[in-house]
Amino acid sequence: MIGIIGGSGIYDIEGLTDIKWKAISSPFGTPSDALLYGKLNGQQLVFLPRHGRGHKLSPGEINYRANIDALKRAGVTDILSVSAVGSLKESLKPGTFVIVDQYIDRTVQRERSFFGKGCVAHVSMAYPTCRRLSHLIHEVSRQAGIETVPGGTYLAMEGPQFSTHAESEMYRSWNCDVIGMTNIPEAKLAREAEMCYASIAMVTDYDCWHPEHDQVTVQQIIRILTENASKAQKLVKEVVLPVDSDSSASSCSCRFALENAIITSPENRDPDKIRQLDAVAGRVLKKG
Ligand SMILES: CSC[C@H]1O[C@H](OP(=O)(O)O)[C@H](O)[C@@H]1O
Ligand SMILES: Nc1ncnc2[nH]cnc12
Repeated sequence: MIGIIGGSGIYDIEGLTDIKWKAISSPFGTPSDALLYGKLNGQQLVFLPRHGRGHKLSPGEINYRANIDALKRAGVTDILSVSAVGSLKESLKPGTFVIVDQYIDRTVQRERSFFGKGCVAHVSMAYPTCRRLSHLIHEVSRQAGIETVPGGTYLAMEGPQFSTHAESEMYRSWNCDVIGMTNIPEAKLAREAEMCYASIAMVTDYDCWHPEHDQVTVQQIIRILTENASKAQKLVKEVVLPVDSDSSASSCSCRFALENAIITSPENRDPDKIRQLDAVAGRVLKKG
Protein backbone atom coordinates (compact mmCIF):
# COMPACT_ATOMS: atom_id res chain seq x y z
CA MET A 1 0.00 0.00 0.00
CA ILE A 2 1.12 3.53 -0.75
CA GLY A 3 1.58 6.07 2.04
CA ILE A 4 1.87 9.76 1.25
CA ILE A 5 3.63 12.11 3.63
CA GLY A 6 2.52 15.63 2.84
CA GLY A 7 4.78 18.53 3.70
CA SER A 8 4.23 22.27 3.84
CA GLY A 9 1.10 23.24 1.93
CA ILE A 10 -0.05 19.62 1.44
CA TYR A 11 -2.46 18.85 4.28
CA ASP A 12 -4.87 16.58 2.41
CA ILE A 13 -5.27 14.73 -0.90
CA GLU A 14 -7.74 16.02 -3.47
CA GLY A 15 -10.29 13.56 -4.81
CA LEU A 16 -9.85 11.07 -1.99
CA THR A 17 -13.06 9.07 -1.40
CA ASP A 18 -14.24 6.77 1.42
CA ILE A 19 -12.13 8.82 3.82
CA LYS A 20 -11.56 8.08 7.47
CA TRP A 21 -9.06 9.62 9.92
CA LYS A 22 -7.71 6.97 12.26
CA ALA A 23 -5.20 7.53 15.08
CA ILE A 24 -2.48 4.88 15.21
CA SER A 25 -0.49 4.47 18.39
CA SER A 26 3.19 3.72 18.22
CA PRO A 27 5.69 2.52 20.83
CA PHE A 28 7.92 5.33 19.57
CA GLY A 29 5.52 8.07 20.69
CA THR A 30 2.93 10.27 19.03
CA PRO A 31 2.78 10.63 15.25
CA SER A 32 2.25 14.08 13.71
CA ASP A 33 -1.47 13.38 13.29
CA ALA A 34 -3.99 10.60 12.73
CA LEU A 35 -3.66 8.80 9.39
CA LEU A 36 -6.14 9.64 6.66
CA TYR A 37 -7.32 6.48 4.90
CA GLY A 38 -9.05 6.81 1.56
CA LYS A 39 -9.29 5.74 -2.06
CA LEU A 40 -7.80 7.58 -5.01
CA ASN A 41 -8.63 6.28 -8.49
CA GLY A 42 -10.15 3.29 -6.66
CA GLN A 43 -6.81 2.57 -4.98
CA GLN A 44 -6.53 2.44 -1.19
CA LEU A 45 -3.90 4.76 0.29
CA VAL A 46 -2.91 6.40 3.54
CA PHE A 47 -1.98 10.05 4.02
CA LEU A 48 -0.10 11.70 6.87
CA PRO A 49 0.39 15.48 7.13
CA ARG A 50 4.01 15.71 8.31
CA HIS A 51 3.55 18.88 10.36
CA GLY A 52 0.04 17.89 11.51
CA ARG A 53 -3.19 19.48 10.30
CA GLY A 54 -2.83 23.24 10.63
CA HIS A 55 0.99 22.94 10.48
CA LYS A 56 1.55 22.78 14.24
CA LEU A 57 4.95 21.03 14.36
CA SER A 58 8.30 22.55 13.51
CA PRO A 59 10.71 20.26 11.55
CA GLY A 60 12.69 19.51 14.73
CA GLU A 61 9.55 18.72 16.75
CA ILE A 62 8.20 16.04 14.40
CA ASN A 63 8.36 12.53 15.84
CA TYR A 64 9.70 10.92 12.66
CA ARG A 65 10.08 7.51 14.31
CA ALA A 66 6.42 7.46 15.37
CA ASN A 67 5.36 8.59 11.86
CA ILE A 68 7.25 5.85 10.03
CA ASP A 69 6.31 3.21 12.60
CA ALA A 70 2.61 4.19 12.33
CA LEU A 71 2.72 3.96 8.52
CA LYS A 72 4.39 0.55 8.76
CA ARG A 73 1.68 -0.61 11.20
CA ALA A 74 -0.96 0.63 8.76
CA GLY A 75 0.46 -1.72 6.12
CA VAL A 76 2.26 0.89 4.02
CA THR A 77 5.07 -0.50 1.86
CA ASP A 78 5.81 2.50 -0.40
CA ILE A 79 6.22 6.01 0.94
CA LEU A 80 5.84 9.02 -1.31
CA SER A 81 7.16 12.10 0.46
CA VAL A 82 6.15 15.53 -0.82
CA SER A 83 8.22 18.48 0.41
CA ALA A 84 8.87 22.16 -0.13
CA VAL A 85 12.54 22.98 -0.76
CA GLY A 86 14.79 25.88 -1.56
CA SER A 87 16.88 25.77 -4.73
CA LEU A 88 20.68 25.86 -4.62
CA LYS A 89 21.07 25.96 -8.41
CA GLU A 90 20.08 28.68 -10.86
CA SER A 91 18.62 26.04 -13.23
CA LEU A 92 16.20 24.70 -10.58
CA LYS A 93 13.65 27.49 -10.72
CA PRO A 94 10.75 27.87 -8.29
CA GLY A 95 7.99 25.54 -9.48
CA THR A 96 10.42 22.75 -10.46
CA PHE A 97 9.80 19.25 -9.06
CA VAL A 98 12.97 17.31 -8.20
CA ILE A 99 12.98 13.58 -7.47
CA VAL A 100 15.63 13.49 -4.78
CA ASP A 101 18.24 10.72 -4.88
CA GLN A 102 20.91 11.79 -2.36
CA TYR A 103 21.09 13.56 0.99
CA ILE A 104 23.65 15.40 3.05
CA ASP A 105 22.59 15.37 6.68
CA ARG A 106 23.23 18.56 8.63
CA THR A 107 20.47 17.98 11.19
CA VAL A 108 21.66 17.92 14.79
CA GLN A 109 18.92 17.11 17.28
CA ARG A 110 16.73 14.32 15.99
CA GLU A 111 16.21 10.65 16.81
CA ARG A 112 17.49 9.11 13.59
CA SER A 113 17.31 5.37 14.31
CA PHE A 114 14.81 2.83 15.62
CA PHE A 115 17.75 0.72 16.80
CA GLY A 116 20.29 0.88 19.65
CA LYS A 117 19.83 0.21 23.41
CA GLY A 118 19.66 -3.56 23.18
CA CYS A 119 19.37 -4.15 19.45
CA VAL A 120 21.94 -2.51 17.19
CA ALA A 121 21.59 -2.41 13.40
CA HIS A 122 23.45 -0.73 10.55
CA VAL A 123 21.61 -0.42 7.24
CA SER A 124 23.09 0.85 3.98
CA MET A 125 22.26 4.43 3.01
CA ALA A 126 24.45 4.52 -0.11
CA TYR A 127 21.31 4.99 -2.20
CA PRO A 128 18.97 6.60 0.33
CA THR A 129 15.81 6.72 -1.76
CA CYS A 130 14.13 3.80 -3.53
CA ARG A 131 15.52 3.74 -7.06
CA ARG A 132 12.66 1.58 -8.35
CA LEU A 133 9.96 3.88 -6.95
CA SER A 134 11.78 7.07 -7.97
CA HIS A 135 12.24 5.81 -11.53
CA LEU A 136 8.58 4.80 -11.71
CA ILE A 137 7.44 8.24 -10.52
CA HIS A 138 9.66 9.96 -13.08
CA GLU A 139 8.36 7.76 -15.92
CA VAL A 140 4.71 8.11 -14.97
CA SER A 141 4.95 11.87 -14.55
CA ARG A 142 6.74 12.19 -17.90
CA GLN A 143 3.95 10.25 -19.61
CA ALA A 144 1.36 12.46 -17.89
CA GLY A 145 3.12 15.62 -19.09
CA ILE A 146 4.31 16.64 -15.63
CA GLU A 147 7.95 17.63 -15.74
CA THR A 148 10.17 16.27 -12.96
CA VAL A 149 13.95 16.38 -12.62
CA PRO A 150 15.31 12.87 -12.03
CA GLY A 151 17.86 13.02 -9.23
CA GLY A 152 19.19 15.73 -6.97
CA THR A 153 21.04 16.11 -3.70
CA TYR A 154 18.93 17.43 -0.81
CA LEU A 155 20.77 19.24 1.98
CA ALA A 156 18.87 18.49 5.18
CA MET A 157 19.32 21.34 7.66
CA GLU A 158 18.06 21.56 11.24
CA GLY A 159 16.10 24.80 11.03
CA PRO A 160 13.61 26.11 11.86
CA GLN A 161 15.46 29.30 10.87
CA PHE A 162 16.50 29.45 7.21
CA SER A 163 20.24 29.33 6.36
CA THR A 164 22.74 32.13 6.59
CA HIS A 165 24.22 33.39 3.33
CA ALA A 166 27.57 31.72 4.17
CA GLU A 167 25.86 28.36 4.82
CA SER A 168 23.88 28.63 1.61
CA GLU A 169 27.09 29.31 -0.36
CA MET A 170 28.84 26.41 1.38
CA TYR A 171 26.04 23.98 0.41
CA ARG A 172 26.29 25.26 -3.15
CA SER A 173 30.03 24.61 -3.13
CA TRP A 174 29.17 21.02 -2.07
CA ASN A 175 27.15 20.78 -5.28
CA CYS A 176 23.85 20.27 -3.44
CA ASP A 177 20.71 20.89 -5.49
CA VAL A 178 17.98 21.65 -2.99
CA ILE A 179 17.64 22.43 0.70
CA GLY A 180 14.96 21.43 3.20
CA MET A 181 14.42 20.51 6.84
CA THR A 182 12.46 17.26 6.92
CA ASN A 183 13.62 14.43 4.63
CA ILE A 184 16.23 13.41 7.20
CA PRO A 185 15.67 11.37 9.33
CA GLU A 186 12.54 10.30 7.43
CA ALA A 187 14.47 8.55 4.63
CA LYS A 188 16.85 6.85 7.09
CA LEU A 189 13.98 5.53 9.19
CA ALA A 190 12.03 4.32 6.16
CA ARG A 191 15.11 2.34 5.12
CA GLU A 192 15.43 0.82 8.60
CA ALA A 193 11.74 -0.11 8.45
CA GLU A 194 12.32 -1.82 5.09
CA MET A 195 9.95 0.56 3.29
CA CYS A 196 10.48 2.00 -0.17
CA TYR A 197 10.84 5.80 0.06
CA ALA A 198 10.74 8.33 -2.77
CA SER A 199 10.86 12.09 -2.35
CA ILE A 200 9.29 14.72 -4.57
CA ALA A 201 10.82 18.07 -3.71
CA MET A 202 8.91 21.13 -4.92
CA VAL A 203 11.18 24.12 -5.36
CA THR A 204 9.60 27.16 -3.72
CA ASP A 205 12.49 29.66 -3.56
CA TYR A 206 16.17 30.34 -4.26
CA ASP A 207 17.13 30.25 -0.56
CA CYS A 208 19.31 33.33 0.15
CA TRP A 209 22.35 32.87 -2.14
CA HIS A 210 20.74 34.25 -5.29
CA PRO A 211 21.72 37.87 -6.05
CA GLU A 212 18.15 38.72 -7.03
CA HIS A 213 16.48 36.93 -4.10
CA ASP A 214 18.47 37.72 -1.00
CA GLN A 215 16.11 36.17 1.54
CA VAL A 216 13.44 33.49 1.87
CA THR A 217 10.06 34.23 3.39
CA VAL A 218 7.24 31.86 4.36
CA GLN A 219 4.84 34.12 2.43
CA GLN A 220 6.85 33.60 -0.78
CA ILE A 221 7.01 29.82 -0.18
CA ILE A 222 3.25 29.57 0.37
CA ARG A 223 2.58 31.59 -2.79
CA ILE A 224 4.66 29.22 -4.95
CA LEU A 225 3.19 26.18 -3.17
CA THR A 226 -0.35 27.39 -3.85
CA GLU A 227 0.51 27.94 -7.53
CA ASN A 228 1.89 24.38 -7.76
CA ALA A 229 -0.52 22.51 -5.50
CA SER A 230 -2.69 21.25 -8.37
CA LYS A 231 0.40 19.94 -10.21
CA ALA A 232 1.47 18.05 -7.05
CA GLN A 233 -2.03 16.65 -6.54
CA LYS A 234 -2.16 15.56 -10.22
CA LEU A 235 1.19 13.82 -9.89
CA VAL A 236 0.02 11.93 -6.80
CA LYS A 237 -3.15 10.86 -8.62
CA GLU A 238 -1.18 9.61 -11.63
CA VAL A 239 1.32 7.53 -9.66
CA VAL A 240 -0.98 5.68 -7.26
CA LEU A 241 -2.10 2.96 -9.67
CA PRO A 242 1.30 2.18 -11.27
CA VAL A 243 2.96 2.11 -7.84
CA ASP A 244 0.37 -0.28 -6.45
CA SER A 245 0.55 -2.60 -9.43
CA ASP A 246 4.35 -2.71 -9.90
CA SER A 247 5.16 -6.41 -10.04
CA SER A 248 8.84 -5.86 -9.19
CA ALA A 249 8.03 -4.21 -5.84
CA SER A 250 8.09 -7.38 -3.75
CA SER A 251 11.72 -8.09 -4.68
CA CYS A 252 12.90 -4.47 -4.22
CA SER A 253 16.10 -4.33 -2.14
CA CYS A 254 14.56 -1.72 0.24
CA ARG A 255 12.21 -4.44 1.48
CA PHE A 256 15.23 -6.48 2.65
CA ALA A 257 17.34 -3.69 4.15
CA LEU A 258 17.59 -5.43 7.52
CA GLU A 259 18.58 -8.80 6.08
CA ASN A 260 22.19 -8.63 7.36
CA ALA A 261 22.02 -5.42 9.37
CA ILE A 262 21.38 -6.48 12.98
CA ILE A 263 24.64 -7.07 14.81
CA THR A 264 23.47 -7.70 18.40
CA SER A 265 23.52 -11.44 19.06
CA PRO A 266 20.04 -12.91 19.74
CA GLU A 267 20.88 -13.82 23.37
CA ASN A 268 21.98 -10.24 24.11
CA ARG A 269 18.97 -8.45 22.67
CA ASP A 270 16.81 -6.47 25.09
CA PRO A 271 13.28 -7.97 25.13
CA ASP A 272 11.66 -4.53 25.62
CA LYS A 273 13.51 -3.17 22.58
CA ILE A 274 12.52 -6.22 20.56
CA ARG A 275 8.86 -5.63 21.47
CA GLN A 276 9.20 -1.97 20.43
CA LEU A 277 10.59 -3.09 17.07
CA ASP A 278 7.74 -5.52 16.33
CA ALA A 279 6.41 -3.57 13.32
CA VAL A 280 9.65 -2.07 12.02
CA ALA A 281 11.81 -5.20 12.20
CA GLY A 282 9.33 -8.01 12.83
CA ARG A 283 10.25 -9.72 9.57
CA VAL A 284 13.85 -10.33 10.62
CA LEU A 285 13.45 -10.52 14.40
CA LYS A 286 10.92 -13.35 14.15
CA LYS A 287 13.64 -15.44 12.53
CA GLY A 288 15.61 -15.28 15.85
C1 LIG B 1 7.15 26.50 5.17
S1 LIG B 1 8.78 26.74 4.73
C2 LIG B 1 9.87 25.64 5.59
C3 LIG B 1 9.36 24.26 5.82
O1 LIG B 1 8.91 23.71 4.56
C4 LIG B 1 9.55 22.48 4.35
O2 LIG B 1 8.77 21.48 4.98
P1 LIG B 1 8.33 20.13 4.25
O3 LIG B 1 9.59 19.40 3.89
O4 LIG B 1 7.53 19.37 5.26
O5 LIG B 1 7.52 20.52 3.04
C5 LIG B 1 10.90 22.68 5.03
O6 LIG B 1 11.57 21.47 5.22
C6 LIG B 1 10.50 23.37 6.30
O7 LIG B 1 10.02 22.48 7.26
N1 LIG C 1 15.13 27.81 1.49
C1 LIG C 1 14.71 26.82 2.25
N2 LIG C 1 15.48 26.32 3.23
C2 LIG C 1 15.04 25.29 3.98
N3 LIG C 1 13.84 24.71 3.86
C3 LIG C 1 13.03 25.19 2.90
N4 LIG C 1 11.80 24.82 2.52
C4 LIG C 1 11.44 25.60 1.51
N5 LIG C 1 12.42 26.51 1.20
C5 LIG C 1 13.43 26.25 2.07
